[in-house]
Amino acid sequence: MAQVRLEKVSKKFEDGQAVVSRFNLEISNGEFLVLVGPSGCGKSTTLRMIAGLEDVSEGRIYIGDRCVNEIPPKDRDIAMVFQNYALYPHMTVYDNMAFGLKLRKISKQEIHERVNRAARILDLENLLKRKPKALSGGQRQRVAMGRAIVRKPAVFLFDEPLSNLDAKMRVEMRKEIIQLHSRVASTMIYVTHDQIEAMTLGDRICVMNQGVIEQVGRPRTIFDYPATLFVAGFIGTPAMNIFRGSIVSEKGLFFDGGTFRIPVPQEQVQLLKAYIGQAVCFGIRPRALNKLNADETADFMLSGKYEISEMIGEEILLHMVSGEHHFVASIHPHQFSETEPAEISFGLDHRFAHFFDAETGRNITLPENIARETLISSTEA
Ligand SMILES: Nc1ncnc2c1ncn2[C@@H]1O[C@H](COP(=O)(O)OP(=O)(O)OP(=O)(O)O)[C@@H](O)[C@H]1O
Repeated sequence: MAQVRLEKVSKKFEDGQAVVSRFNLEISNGEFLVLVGPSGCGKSTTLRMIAGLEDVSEGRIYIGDRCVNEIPPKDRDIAMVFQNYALYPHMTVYDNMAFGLKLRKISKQEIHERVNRAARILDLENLLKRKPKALSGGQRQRVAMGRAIVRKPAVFLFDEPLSNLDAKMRVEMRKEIIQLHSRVASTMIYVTHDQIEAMTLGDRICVMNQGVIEQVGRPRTIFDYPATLFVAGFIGTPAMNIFRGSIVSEKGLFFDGGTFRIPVPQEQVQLLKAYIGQAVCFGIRPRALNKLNADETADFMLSGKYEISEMIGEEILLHMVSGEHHFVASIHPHQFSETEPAEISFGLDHRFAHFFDAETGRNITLPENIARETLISSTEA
């Protein structure tokens, strides 16, 4: 078990372009932290620097109290699980798990105990004599995890370990990884571009974009209080609706979206006074739009032309247009009829309204305590 700390860590490859910039992050002992972000944002590079597979261009990485910048991967007390499993095809499951321990000259008895314990944890006991080609993708992934567990590392590093599995298997493996974390209680750092995987696995998630941290926090906090437009668009399916418009003052403060106007919620008025006459983006999640009957109105109301619907099981997504704005409302199937009128109105649950600075993308209405807790500036001096 160990804490991991990255202090102003940057990575530049030969072409000089920084792919990770002044990255500051502390991962507690026993914590499950997920690095999530779009392809190319630098999450694998960050993980590989922690593993020692890439040099650090600037800054320091600590595992426990030890700065590991100059320490080779094998001496960092870490184990890494890769996307492609990297199993030895000619060895049995048992030997695949035992191999690293044999190299470390660990006694036969100890190896036997460790491999059997890992096999019990991962439900591999009946497969120990098989070779990888006789295993399903999920079973191979479990062997790759078993190989990491037997090493009893202080820190587990996972690089998109589930991306080769089908959707059903991914859900099962997610459950197994959560159980694994609660059984071995080690520090785990997990890379994925899949925000659902991040939300379901992480004690905390670190949302990255273009080599910097956008926000770090508990999944629920990040979902409810995205610190930036980027996080608002990246976390949550369907994505948060974003409307570009301006703040106007007219017997109170309003957000003017061109085709609609809504009052600024009372608790946000002070924060938005500085933005009168300026461009802002208003954000609201599809589930915070409540479909109104034809004769109903609401103080916080948004109407639009109904385009198409998508039935996705528990909910129906209505795709709507209002002038140049496109938005999505998520409603319960029983609220939907095949003969919906061309124009539908929604009441907005203003408790879930966010306003973003249109220039910087910063959430203007982020509560102070949330900003303190979740904004780790990766560019601070
Ligand atoms: N050896 C290398 N030399 C030059 N550039 C590299 C090298 N490895 C990675 N990069 C670049 O660094 C950036 C970050 O790559 P990285 O693999 O860390 O992203 P990622 O967020 O993990 O993406 P993905 O989800 O696609 O794996 C990318 O633009 C990539 O092209």
